Amino acid sequence: MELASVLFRIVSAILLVGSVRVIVRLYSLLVATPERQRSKLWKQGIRGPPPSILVGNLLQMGKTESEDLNTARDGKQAITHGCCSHVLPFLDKWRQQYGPTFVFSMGNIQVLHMSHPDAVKEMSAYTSFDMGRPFYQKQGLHPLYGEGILHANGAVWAHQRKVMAPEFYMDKVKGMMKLMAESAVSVVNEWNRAIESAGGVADIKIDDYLRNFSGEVISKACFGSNCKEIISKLRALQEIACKKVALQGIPGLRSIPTKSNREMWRLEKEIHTLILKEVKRKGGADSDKNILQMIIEGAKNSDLSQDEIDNFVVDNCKNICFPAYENGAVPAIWTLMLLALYPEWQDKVRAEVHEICNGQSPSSGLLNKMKTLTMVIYESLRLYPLGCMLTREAVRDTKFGGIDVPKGVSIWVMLMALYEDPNIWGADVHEFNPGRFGNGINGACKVPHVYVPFGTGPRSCLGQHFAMAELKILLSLLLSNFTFSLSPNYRHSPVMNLIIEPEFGVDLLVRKV
Ligand code: HEM
Repeated sequence: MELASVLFRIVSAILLVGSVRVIVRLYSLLVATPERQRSKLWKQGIRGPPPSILVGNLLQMGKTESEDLNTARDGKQAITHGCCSHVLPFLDKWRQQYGPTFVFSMGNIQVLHMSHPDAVKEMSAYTSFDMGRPFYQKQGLHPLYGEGILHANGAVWAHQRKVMAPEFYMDKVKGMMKLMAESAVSVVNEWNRAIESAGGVADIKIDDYLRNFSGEVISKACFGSNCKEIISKLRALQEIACKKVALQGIPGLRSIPTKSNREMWRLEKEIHTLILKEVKRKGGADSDKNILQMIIEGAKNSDLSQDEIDNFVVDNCKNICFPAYENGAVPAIWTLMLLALYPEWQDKVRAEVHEICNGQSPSSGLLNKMKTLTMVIYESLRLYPLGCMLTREAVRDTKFGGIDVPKGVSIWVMLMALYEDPNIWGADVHEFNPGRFGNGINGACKVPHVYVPFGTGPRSCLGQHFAMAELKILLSLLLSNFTFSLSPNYRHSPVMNLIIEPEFGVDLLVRKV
């Protein structure tokens, strides 16, 4: 009896200490740390919308977002190109209220928003590991990206970058152009068939065709063959994961077995198995060196266990395949929408492609000569930027933009706001005018260093040569075969799904040239 009572007391004491620890930890996570971070910024004169306890400004963010989207869903929205006020309206509102630098909260995450040109300059020169990718993004998108290059930080990131960067140098990309052209020809053939069966004019929702194209290209470049299942599961995972990123400031949410979390975990497991199958099947073959083999070699040359090697390979394949799939297709989708809307620019690019290629398949030398196409792509990436902001987190206390940024605070440098600033681009800032890039980026605006479609500094886009070659090959082949105009089915509604995408896709009327 006495023993039982002693045991009871011990267990009660342990439970009490455990509960106190949990409470102290939760208090620090949810209240004390965010308060301390905010007060350090407030002392430096940085203001922002007042946060509510636990949720911060999440409710305001959700409210302004859905109000704005409803207007688009009614089909009343005309085609205007100012994305800023449409995709992130709450930031637009706060910018007007507090200026270019302010702080807001997503749950327990404090975000320092900056939208002045110097912040971009400073980002390009910032090489210390004291800033890295935000932890909340890594958490929210963990099933999609794991510990791969996109969200890794410090020495782990540096090793991954060193392994993979050489695969995307221009001389390697040149070797991939043939497979890019072959996949683009498949799209041309499919659209030719659609036009014939529609009797001369096909009304095509172009999104899936272009995603299949970019998926096929990266799949062949990475695995040596078209692994459609991996790509389609990554897409399904993205659709669930991107809805959850902003909620990462509410601790514990990602571990609750909700329907969507279970679906994410299932997809993550399946993708893991499929990639490891490819590793077994082709990764060992020396004959055709592909990106996968470089990643495997990089993993083996480091001090990792077999499980860690598997994770390194799987995560980094996902980190290459997913951006290449999404980022390869979405700029092409927006560019074709714009060319359909502005036939005079469509004619100019087509004439240039005819003159330069003269029936030949586009090679790297020919692509370099396509100046008008480059101008059109740049203008399209200005109006519909993939990377609408550069995001970082202070891994340690650091100084950025003249501000002492406490450890744990996220920094958003809002490129999109800078791309829509009339003081930088002139009064026609919201118009599609590729001519502004006639003398390159340096001649396009008053502060050219703000235009960084592929990011800037050590963490700039790994695949930028790959992306530009792929875009130019696809667009030049499509334009030399077809003419485009907007379908009456098209509804203009850019939305933020990690990157800015057309909510209802892009419908074009396509005819043979
Ligand atoms: C037009 C298409 C593309 C655009 C506009 C674009 C843009 C960007 C931007 C803005 C960043 C973040 C830079 C920063 O934070 O400073 C980025 C990072 C990255 N991109 Fe791209 N991207 C494109 C295509 C691609 C493709 C095709 C691939 C893969 C083949 C790729 C792979 C990556 C990777 C791995 C990173 C992370 C680099 C790191 O953290 O070290 N991107 N990209």
